Parts: sequence; C-alpha cells; structure tokens
Amino acid sequence: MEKRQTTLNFNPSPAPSGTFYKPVATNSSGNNDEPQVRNNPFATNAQPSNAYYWNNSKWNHTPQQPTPVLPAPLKKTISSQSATSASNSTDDEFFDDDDCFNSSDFLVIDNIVENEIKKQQLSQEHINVRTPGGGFAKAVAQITQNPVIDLTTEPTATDPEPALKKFRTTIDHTSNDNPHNFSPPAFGRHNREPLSNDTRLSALAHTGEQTSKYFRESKGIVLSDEQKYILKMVVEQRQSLFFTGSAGTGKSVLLREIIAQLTVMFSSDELGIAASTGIAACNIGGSTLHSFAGIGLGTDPILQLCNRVKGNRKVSERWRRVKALIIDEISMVDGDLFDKIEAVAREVRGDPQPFGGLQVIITGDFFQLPPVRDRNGRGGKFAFEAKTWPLVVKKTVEMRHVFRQKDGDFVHMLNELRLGKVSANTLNMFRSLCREPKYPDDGIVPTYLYSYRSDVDVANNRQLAGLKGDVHRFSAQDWGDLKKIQDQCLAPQILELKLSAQVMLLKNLDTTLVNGSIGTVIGFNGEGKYMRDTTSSGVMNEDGKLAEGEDRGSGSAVGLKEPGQKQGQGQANEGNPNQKSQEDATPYPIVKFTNGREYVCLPEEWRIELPGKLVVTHLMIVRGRRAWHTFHCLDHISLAPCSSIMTRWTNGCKPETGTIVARLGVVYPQEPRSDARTCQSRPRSSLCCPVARHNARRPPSTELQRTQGYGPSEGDWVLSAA
Ligand SMILES: Nc1ncnc2c1ncn2[C@@H]1O[C@H](COP(=O)(O)OP(=O)(O)OP(=O)(O)O)[C@@H](O)[C@H]1O
Repeated sequence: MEKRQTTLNFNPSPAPSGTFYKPVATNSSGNNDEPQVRNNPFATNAQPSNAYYWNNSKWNHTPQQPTPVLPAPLKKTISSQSATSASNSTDDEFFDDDDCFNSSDFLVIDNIVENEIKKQQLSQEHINVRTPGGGFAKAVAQITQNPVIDLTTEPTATDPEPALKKFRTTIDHTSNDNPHNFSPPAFGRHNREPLSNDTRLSALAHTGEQTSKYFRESKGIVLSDEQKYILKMVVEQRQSLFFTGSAGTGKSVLLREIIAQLTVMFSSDELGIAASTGIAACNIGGSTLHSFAGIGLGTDPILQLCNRVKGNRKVSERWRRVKALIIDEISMVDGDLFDKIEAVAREVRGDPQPFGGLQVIITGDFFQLPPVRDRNGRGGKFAFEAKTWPLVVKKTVEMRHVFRQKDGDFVHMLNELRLGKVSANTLNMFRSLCREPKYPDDGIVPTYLYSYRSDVDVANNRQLAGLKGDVHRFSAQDWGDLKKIQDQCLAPQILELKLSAQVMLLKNLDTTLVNGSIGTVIGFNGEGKYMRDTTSSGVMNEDGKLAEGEDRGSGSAVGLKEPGQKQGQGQANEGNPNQKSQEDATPYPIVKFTNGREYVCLPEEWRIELPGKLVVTHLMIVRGRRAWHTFHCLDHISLAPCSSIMTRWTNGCKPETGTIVARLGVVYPQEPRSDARTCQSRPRSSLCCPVARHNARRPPSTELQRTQGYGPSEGDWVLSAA
C-alpha cells in the first residue's frame, strides 16, 4: 500500500529529456493549480504553467515560466547572515570560499542546469572531492542541482519564524512539494519522541534478529529534529533523497528507523534494502546492491545487464514489485554502476521515470570509503558523478549534529581532519595527545595496514618465519577460470600457518564470529586437541570428552567450547559427502578468537561470479590469511586496535577497498559442479549457497560488535575518513 501524502498536490516526477528519457509533458492532468518546480533543469520540454518561488519573504507565483534554453547562470540564495559577503563575490569567488560552506547557514543554489553541471564537471574547478578539503558540499551542491540542506539552525526562543522561513525557502525552492502544504519540523532539541515500540517490532519482523538486536540496544535513543525531519520526508512525503553527514551524525540510527517505518507501510518485497558492501548490507538486514539488482559484477554493458535481469524471473519480479529502495554506504557505489542500475530499473519496470519511478533513499558519506578502482585504475567514479544522480536524488540533506563525540573541540578537530585542513591549533592538540598505546592482554599483536597486498604478504611471511613450530599448509581446490578466481578471491590459494599465527576470519559464520574477527591459532585438530568424535559428529577435547555446548545432531565438526553456543553455527558442511574423509585426514586450525571462542576452522566455500552469465564455483580447502599485517579498508570502526597505521596512500592511488586480505577463511571441499546453473537453481538453503545461510544468521550490529570487543570501545579514538 503506497502512501503518498495526499496533501501534496504536485507533479511527482517531471520526466527529463535527453539521452535517458523520452520527453513527457508535465502537468498533463490539466490541473492548472498544480505548482511546478521552478526551472527544473530536466523539464526542458515541459511548459510549466505555474511556478512558485521564494522572494521578498513570501511565495511568488509566476505564470508561464519560459522554458530555459541555455544553461542558466548559477544563482545562489543564502541566508541573511551571509548574504552581504556573498553579494560582493562572483560565483567563482563564492565557491572558492570555503567559509561560505562551513558556516552554519545553509546554501541554496538555483538554476543549475544539466549542461552547467557537465561544464563544471569537466573543468573540475570546483569539484575536487577526491582530495581532502576539496569541498564535498560544493560538489554535491553543484552536481545535484539541489541545495545541501543544513538542519542545524535553530530558532531563538522568541522568534522561530526566520528559521522556519529558511526551511521553507530551502525546501520548496527545489522540490516538487506544494509549498502551501509543507510543514517544517518542530524545532528545539527538547522536542523529541522516543522510537515507537511498533516500529521496533516491525523492524524485527522485517530484518530479523540483527535489527531487533539493534533496536534493543537503541532503547532510549530519541530521534533528533534533523533525523525526524528527514524521516518525515522519506516516510510521509515519499521523497527520493540523499542524506549524509560526517561520522557519528546518526545516519545509521536514522536509516534503521526509516527501514522500520517503511516496513510498516510495505511488504518485504516492496521494500528493497541494499548497500554497497556485504558487511554494510548485513548491518541493515539487506543485500548488496549488485545482488539486489541481479547484475552480477555489473561490468557488462547496460543492454546486456537489462537482458540478463529480464531473463531472470525472480530478479525482474523483484524489480517490478519494489516501491522503495534504500541504498546505504553510497560512497562506495561506482558512478557508472549507479547509472547502469538506474537504467535497469527503468527498463525492467517499464517506467521512464528515474529508477523506474521508485522512491530511492540514499545515505552515506562521500568522505568515507570511495568506490573501488580496477587494476588498471579504471572506475572509481563517485555516485554523485553519475549522469542520473541529479535525476534520482531530488534532495540532499546534510546532518551536522555529531552524536558520537560529546566534546565539541574534538568534533571540530575531527572535522578539520575530515576536510584535510588541519589548523596549527588542531595539530598541536593532536600532538599533545600522543601516548604509548595500551592493548588488551589478548595475545593479539596490533595490525599494521598497508596499501598493497604484496607488502602485506612480505610482512606476514616475516612474522610467520619468526614463529617456532611446523608449517601447516592448506591448499585451495578451485574449479573454473583459475586466473579470475585468483584475482577475485580474497583468500589466498595457499595458506601457511603455524602455532600462534594470528588470523582473521573472511566470512560471517554466526553472530559472534564475523568477517573480520581476529584470533590466534592455538593448535591443529588431530594433534591431540579437539579430536573429532566420528560417531557423534561432535568435537572432543584433549581428554576425549565432548566439548561443552556441543550439539551432536548438526553433523558439523567444530570445536565450540563456549558454553551455550550451539554447535554448527556458521558451519557449511552439512551433507557434504566428501567432508568426512577430508576432515579426518586434515589437521584443521583451531583458532581462539578475541571474544574467547575457540573454533576449529573447517573448509569453506566461496563462489566467484564472473562477468556474463558464468558462475564459477570456487571450492577450497582451508583458505585464509594471516593477520599481523593487513591491507585494510579504512573502515571507521576498524582502526582502534591498531597501534600504528602504516599507510602508503600515494597520490592518485586509492586503496582497493573491499580487499581485506589478512583474514582466515575456511572452506570445505566438494566435487566441482560443471553446471553453474544447477548451483544457481538450488534452494538458497542448500550447500552451494553459504551466503543464504549467512543471511539467515545475521552478524551482530556494529554496536554489538563494539561491545563485544570487535571494534573500539567507549573512549577510543575512532577515525572515520579514509
Ligand atoms: N538521536 C540520537 N540521540 C542519541 N544518540 C544518537 C542519536 N542518533 C545516533 N546516536 C548515537 O550516535 C552514535 C553514532 O550514530 P550512527 O552510528 O548512526 O552514526 P553514523 O552517522 O551512521 O556514523 P558512521 O558514518 O560512522 O557510520 C551511535 O552511538 C548512536 O547510538
């Protein structure tokens, strides 16, 4: 049941003209009372008969706006405080002046048409977001033709009106809203409501254990005004928008509330939840954008991708049914991919509107991880550089209140780092904080970060050579295009381990052993420890007793000594005919993880999907990596355990994000399947789809991971910008 707010009486999506869209006449309903978006750059074929704009503190009505033919000049409307300074500057000067953007006043940019955007993209004069300090806000504001809405302005107790006007000016100016019906949010931090129990419950129903856990943890959190305001735009007004903000501004909290509330409105197949990476997707109970879109790697041309999706009944049905699509961690979504997915949506849904008429809710922070480039340095275009971004994203909202840090000075320092403009004061302050790091006594050596896998390998080999004891060698069994598998699989083809080697998991196994969990090899089964009880499928301790908490019925072979933990969690070996003999013959590593769990790492499977329709099954015996030194994507929760960060980010060289190599992967051996389609068509719960099982056992939320020692704890320093 779609609930478009009935009071909004506007043409929902004036269709743009040009390469992507057929011209569609706006206001075809003949209702002359409908307000149109003034100077909508994509309505160039339309003749808006009515338009409203904000001028002289009131709404003005302009009948028969002429259709813009040439790119209109940039025109900026800024709030009263900064109007004077802006009025004296040219457009370029204005954009060069960072202070204009850093002020708490919001900025409205008007009349940016597509050609102007392209021109600026080409000149790159003002759009330089790849280097810190380049001005993300500038880029977004310019590229999206929408204002970056700053919601931090609060009214004085005596006169709330100016702030309300600012909101109206900002919002109505660019949106399709009927200005007369727009009701701005209530101001004041005191004016908060707790998250409703109903929404928590619905979130639980929709996204399962993961989200419900999150909401349990989130008890007591009340949405701020800016969060409520965005929530309203999404849920009540059903707007397509992009909300962003620096680390800790509550994007995730808001996103989960949005999911919870949209879940009430939509059935599960009407709400698409996706993120750029698997871990981000897990955190919100969704799937990767690639997987949601059904486009494989998405490297094929658009036409092929459309055919591919249309040829897949399940995926095309999904596209047709979905009414709202959430995309998290947008900073890692490639711009070209964004265009392709948008085109697929339009084609499969048979609707010429952007994203086939879907409501698209996008969030992320472009200052965080960028899109991945391929080996040749191709790709890596930001999503906001996508041609269709301005068509899809009708509003950009920036959240500025940082919740994560209470100390205002510290927030200021972090913001300077984020922008790459560190003042002498901030530098001195950081220097004064230098101290010898203290680490928990868990036997884990802090991880060093390198940009290149080869450096990681050298460092890891050096560490391994320094350990005493025999080397245990684990080789993967691969089928299919071996070279491509080698290129794409995170786990190495050959893994060498010794006692005391430090390792990192490469897969989510259950709620407490997740992709990224670090541990130490404390033994190898078959060497007197954790002998396999072949009669009961359980795991025995040294003394021959079955480990506490074992569940004999699962058929798994895992040393799970933690009381209360169920045997078989995270295992992928049920029903594997070859498993038993392999397990009996191979001494698999027993890893003690930082959360105290001891785990026999059995073989695990990876499937690598290659371009085109080919799906190669990638099967390995224990595959993994050692983890003293890791090439690590600089994710915002992952740095605290590191004593030093040895970065070699060279100019123009982006880290290959997603390539987290220093992890232990576990695989199980299995006969190769010659027919990839067989694999695809098997039920999701079957052997060949470990991903499905992982989805069923969602990993803990970031918050939970933090509390359980996976990430930084309260008071730790957290860096958020790569
Ligand atoms: N309205 C709120 N009231 C109190 N605390 C909040 C609120 N919103 C978020 N928080 C807290 O602020 C912290 C950061 O929130 P959140 O993780 O949602 O930020 P984020 O913008 O997603 O950060 P990042 O970009 O690093 O992922 C969390 O501890 C969260 O519980």
